[in-house]
Amino acid sequence: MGNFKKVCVFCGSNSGYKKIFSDAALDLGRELVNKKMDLIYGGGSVGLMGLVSQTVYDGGCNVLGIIPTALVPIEISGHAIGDVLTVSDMHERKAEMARRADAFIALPGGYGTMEELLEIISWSQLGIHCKPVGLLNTDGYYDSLLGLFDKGVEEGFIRHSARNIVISAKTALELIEKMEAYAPCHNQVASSRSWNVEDPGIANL
Ligand SMILES: C/C(=C\CNc1ncnc2c1ncn2[C@@H]1O[C@H](COP(=O)(O)O)[C@@H](O)[C@H]1O)CO
Repeated sequence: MGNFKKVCVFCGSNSGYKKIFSDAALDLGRELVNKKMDLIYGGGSVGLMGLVSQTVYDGGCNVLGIIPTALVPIEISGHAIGDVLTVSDMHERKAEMARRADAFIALPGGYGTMEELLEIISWSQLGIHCKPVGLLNTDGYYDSLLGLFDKGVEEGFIRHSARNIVISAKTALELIEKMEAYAPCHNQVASSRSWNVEDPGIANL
């Protein structure tokens, strides 16, 4: 059973139309503070990213934003909260996030969030990492995506055991507790391979 300290949060650069999404971001921030966890995120203060990062920062935990140079201008991403690591591009950002974090949580978001989530799931499936991946399914936002994953298993495209990589819950507290009970690497065929997120060779995958 894994305990984790540094959590990378993927979430919308917009806040969504419903208040429940902003509330979920604030709630996740508070739960991270309660558990004295540090935040790694996409940098900037726009959308749900700003709400989570400000809450964790105000709660006295460490916040690290990892942001590509192209997104640094304030008019694009707002003011960064906490420490900032500027990287050259999106690929370097995701490699840094994956290397530095002990666990990953996706809040509701758009293509950027979904892409970050899917990549970290597929890296887990490949045995590149074995860190918990959580999906905060606020207001059933991710019901269709979870249904698609089930369809992938049903149709023979996703291994049944790999379906368990994604841990989902409707509240932040429930999600973090489920993730803390996650047994790392129990579901991976590739864990004996030499790939890992410390290895720059990951870029060649
Ligand atoms: C173009 C817009 C905002 C750009 N600002 C961003 N600043 C920092 N990080 C970002 C930004 N946009 C996307 N990201 C990353 O992707 C995820 C959010 O993308 P989504 O499409 O909004 O879900 C987030 O986790 C960041 O890592 C105005 O929309």
